[in-house]
Amino acid sequence: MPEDQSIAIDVRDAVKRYGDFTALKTISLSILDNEFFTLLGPSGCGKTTLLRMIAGFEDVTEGEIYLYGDEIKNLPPHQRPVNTVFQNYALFPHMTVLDNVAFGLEMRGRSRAEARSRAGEMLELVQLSQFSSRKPSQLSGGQQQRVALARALAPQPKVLLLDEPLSALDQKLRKAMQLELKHLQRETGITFVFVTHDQEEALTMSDRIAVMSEGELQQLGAPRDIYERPHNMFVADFIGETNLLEVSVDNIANGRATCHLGGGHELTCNQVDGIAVGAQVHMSVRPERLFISDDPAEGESLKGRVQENVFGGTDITTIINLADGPNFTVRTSNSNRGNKRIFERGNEVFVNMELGAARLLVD
Ligand SMILES: Nc1ncnc2c1ncn2[C@@H]1O[C@H](COP(=O)(O)OP(=O)(O)OP(=O)(O)O)[C@@H](O)[C@H]1O
Repeated sequence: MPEDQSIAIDVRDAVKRYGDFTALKTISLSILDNEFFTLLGPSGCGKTTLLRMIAGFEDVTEGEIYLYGDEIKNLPPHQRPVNTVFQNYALFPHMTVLDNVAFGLEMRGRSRAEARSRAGEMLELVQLSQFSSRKPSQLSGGQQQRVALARALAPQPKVLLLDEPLSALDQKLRKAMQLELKHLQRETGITFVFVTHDQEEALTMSDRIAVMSEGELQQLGAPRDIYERPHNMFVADFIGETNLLEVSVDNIANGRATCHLGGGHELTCNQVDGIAVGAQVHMSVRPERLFISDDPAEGESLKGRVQENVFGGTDITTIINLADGPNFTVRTSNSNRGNKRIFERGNEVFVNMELGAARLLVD
């Protein structure tokens, strides 16, 4: 965490219970000022609950939440310097786009002229000025979502909470909006706390990601960190695609662990704390960190046979079966094809990886 960035939201040992059910189990995390921070996890892991606690729509059962240094337990939602964009953004159908954005400002006591002028600026920011006199039904889904964003940004919140705001959009629009949102966050400097269950979306947009599962924080870090150095099985499996294979640890030296896979295939993995010789654990290696060749390459090489090739447009996925051992999934980029040989089903090949590409995981 950079030291020169102040903390916008500090969640300290926060617990949330609904009757007997514990939705959040002692979560602690700090969100920095000006950060694009994402809460990522599968449905039901508690991310919306945490967002709603920050917004003030839910009580904190135990622990505290601080907003810019102030404990906010007794602060009602409308007095918190935050605003929320929900999945169902519910614009007022009978109002123009401009009035939709200005309405909240008037409710907050701004004069009509002032509210409309500010609303105009916000529509410019989300590039919708030319549609300001239209009704929401005359806009596309993505444009409506941008109006909702302009409306949420208009009162200049210090923090914008976004609860799966793109999930109603189709894939192409969603991708375009991801880039727009990121751009908007940079331009405004407002702290964004974004909730999603879509790992690709989280990797694309976030400065840092908190990966959650069953009410617990699994890992917090920059996208690259989480992708390249998952701490445990859950994170390795949830973020991106990976080869997750059972191994036995035979030897540990100099930060590396010599392991064997089913069928006796030997492999060197990165050591991690808490794993000892003799342990049966899982290792993870990303499909794009592997490559296939006729002969063993430098680093790690395992002999196998091509079982399947799947063409996926930008890349080719190949399943390699090790003799008496597990399968590996290998991803080969479809770029610069001239230099690459495509191995056919049944070919005897080697699966290769650089030393350090395979990581042991704490289960
Ligand atoms: N008012 C409530 N009463 C009881 N249980 C609740 C209540 N609100 C949420 N829960 C439970 O708390 C857990 C976390 O819910 P939450 O909405 O935070 O999950 P989520 O990670 O945002 O999931 P999704 O992606 O599906 O929205 C779920 O098991 C949910 O059923």
